[in-house]
Amino acid sequence: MFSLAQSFQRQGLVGLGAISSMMFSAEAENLDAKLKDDVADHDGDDDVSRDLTDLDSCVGEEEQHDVSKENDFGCNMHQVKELANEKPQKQHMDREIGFLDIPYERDNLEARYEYQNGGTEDHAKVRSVPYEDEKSYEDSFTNKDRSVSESGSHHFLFEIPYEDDNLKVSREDSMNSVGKVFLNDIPFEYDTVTTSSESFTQGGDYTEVEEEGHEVTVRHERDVMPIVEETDVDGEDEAALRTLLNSLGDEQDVSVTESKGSNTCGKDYGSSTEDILAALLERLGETKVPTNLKNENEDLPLINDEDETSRVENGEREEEEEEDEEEDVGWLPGFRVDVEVRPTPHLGENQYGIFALQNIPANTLVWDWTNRLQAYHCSEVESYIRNNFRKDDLEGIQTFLRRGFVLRAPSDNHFVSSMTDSIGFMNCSMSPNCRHQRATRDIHEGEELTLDYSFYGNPGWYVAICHKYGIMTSYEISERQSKLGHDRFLSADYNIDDTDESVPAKDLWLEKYISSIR
Ligand SMILES: C[S@@+](CC[C@H](N)C(=O)[O-])C[C@H]1O[C@@H](n2cnc3c(N)ncnc32)[C@H](O)[C@@H]1O
Repeated sequence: MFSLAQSFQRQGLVGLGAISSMMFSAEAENLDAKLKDDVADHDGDDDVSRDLTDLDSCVGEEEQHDVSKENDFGCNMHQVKELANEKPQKQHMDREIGFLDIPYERDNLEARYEYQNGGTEDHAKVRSVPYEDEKSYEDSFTNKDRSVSESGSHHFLFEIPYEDDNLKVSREDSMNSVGKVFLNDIPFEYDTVTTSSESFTQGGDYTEVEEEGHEVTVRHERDVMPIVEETDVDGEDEAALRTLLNSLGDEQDVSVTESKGSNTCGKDYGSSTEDILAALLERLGETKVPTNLKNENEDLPLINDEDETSRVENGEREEEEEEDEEEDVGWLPGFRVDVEVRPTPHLGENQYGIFALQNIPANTLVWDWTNRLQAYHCSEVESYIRNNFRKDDLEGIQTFLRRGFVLRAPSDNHFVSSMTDSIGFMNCSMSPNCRHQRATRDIHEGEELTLDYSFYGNPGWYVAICHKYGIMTSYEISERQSKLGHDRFLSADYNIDDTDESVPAKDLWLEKYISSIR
């Protein structure tokens, strides 16, 4: 017997999405047939290179494939996704599909599409590419030949947006570490899992019917909490699971737990800065919301305030620290290391950032997404603003917009608000010390934690709404920064209508700023 939950913890796999790798259904055969038909030309318009362009737009700018119609084929992820979502007409149990939950920190996959048998082979050999290796992996291909290796294989490095981080992998192929991979759009905060077999031991909602001698499972969708304490599997299923886990490669020292922050903090803290800070203080056991928050230039009385000092003197802080240790979570929602929110006045009024309260070794998991994130469809953002902010509360609306983000296509039709998640306080730098939730280098106590915002999406609807309320989109901030110069922070007094030349830039390097506030 083998405890699934233990395995997930060890491997860093989280969520019932992973559990559901044991829930095998039988739609692969239909999908295979469709994929084979479509592999040379995915949309029937005889234009294979356009299909690859589609893939490019799906996987982001990193992938620019130099392909020719004669000798190439690719995989249009949009189409594969559509196929994968189609309900099969008839189900057989001889091919099975499992769901594979890709942990966020390992959600970069390399897919190698073999060019064999006249281009009819549609297998994707999939392996994860650890972020540390990503650069050297990319460097191993020149721009010219990165998509076609000497053997004629095609390599793609694609990033799975975290809402799309559940992949469907055919079980049979996964046994050989070869997966037919279909993107399966399951927002991780809301893992909807399709149950399909009795191996679903959590009491899945399924019915079995007899059809022409085959046992067929009628599939029902049910919502599940992605944390499951115990599920035991054995025999074939265990072997399949082990293979799936192994095919992802081992990652040492994965400190991800089951995203404790994710599903335990359902409380809605509201969306004003005060509300957020109240939520943060609550985690410290502090119930009082400081009254001087309105004065943005004063230091926030978070960890270093007077009350805190007196409580430390009373030994209360020690107790809290012990509790924190037990919980194994940082005190800010989502953060896995000790950090605090401090004003960053050089970015403007009412601007804050996240600062390390400890040395953070390179590659440490710095934060974890929490279910405080709320996704709003682009068509709902305006009505959300209308219903939740006074017309004249421009600052509130701006704060709401700037503390959220939009991912890249194909997930760029949602605005993800992180108003009550402390990740919303992370500022942008062109030499960021965090990437994909991890420290990119050793970070010293006192340093500001930063991200490069260029990985965010920048669709027209989002640009329009940000400009309407007088702020730049995250992506625009990173673009502007890169034009201004590496590592240089933007001045607070930029104006979105400024030309690049007229954007005033304080010649302020991140390190200088950090040492000035120490
Ligand atoms: C995710 S929030 C970060 C937290 C933000 N400082 C706050 O307190 O609301 C993104 C916003 O921070 C500001 N910001 C972040 N990085 C910046 C930078 N490098 N230069 C100028 N403004 C920046 C911009 O106002 C941006 O819209």
